[in-house]
Amino acid sequence: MQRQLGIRERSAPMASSRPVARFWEWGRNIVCVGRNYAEHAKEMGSALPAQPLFFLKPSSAYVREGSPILRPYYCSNLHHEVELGVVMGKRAQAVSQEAAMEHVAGYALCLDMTARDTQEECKKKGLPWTLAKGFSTSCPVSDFVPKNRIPDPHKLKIWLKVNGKLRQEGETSSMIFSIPYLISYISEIVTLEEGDLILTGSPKGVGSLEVNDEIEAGISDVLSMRFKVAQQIRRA
Ligand SMILES: O=C(O)/C=C/C(=O)CC(=O)C(=O)O
Ligand SMILES: [Mg+2]
Repeated sequence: MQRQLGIRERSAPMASSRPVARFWEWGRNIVCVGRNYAEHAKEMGSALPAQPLFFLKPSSAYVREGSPILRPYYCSNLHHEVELGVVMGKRAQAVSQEAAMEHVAGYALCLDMTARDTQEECKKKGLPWTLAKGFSTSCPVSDFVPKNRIPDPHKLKIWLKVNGKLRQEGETSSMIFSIPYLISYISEIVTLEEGDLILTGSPKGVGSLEVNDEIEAGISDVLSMRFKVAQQIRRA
């Protein structure tokens, strides 16, 4: 009879043959950090976190260029949040800050699409943010950028335009909690697997989107991506 395995003993997965460059196709976890830029916390009227605040999106939240971002039927204030994504290259369970970057495969540009009116309601009622942050298409994602193309992820400029007008421009050096700190902190609570994605939080300038708006977002000197907003049609 097979004996029961403890959590630590289960942490030696078979080597994956899947290319991490297509992580969004794997059905991997999406971990989102919130209030990681002081000016964004301020514009939301929120206190600065003493420790990272994080929440999850389902893997069905991924959407790629060529497909629209859908405004949920229950939302009348859809917001953009441009964020640097960190793609895990190997399992991380309670890793130290010093070892954290060895677990990173690369980066991606992500949008943490937010039904802001729903989030306000959830905050008032003390409810989880799933309806506000986890709906289908709430995680537009760029191509994968291998780690060797970005020597220092804390020296990047990320930006977002709506219909050609600049809305967000942030320096990743302004994050409250660094990437090694986030990986170390999160991995002690949620084991991170190969292909998992961490959204590192939004800089200031989040704002409303209308149906048919065109979003363009980028990491300066690295990549850019475009998405269009459409309305979710309620079928049920
Ligand atoms: O503080 C709030 O009301 C809202 C915060 C967020 O939506 C958190 C994020 O997703 C973020 O900071 O990126
Ligand atoms: Mg966010």
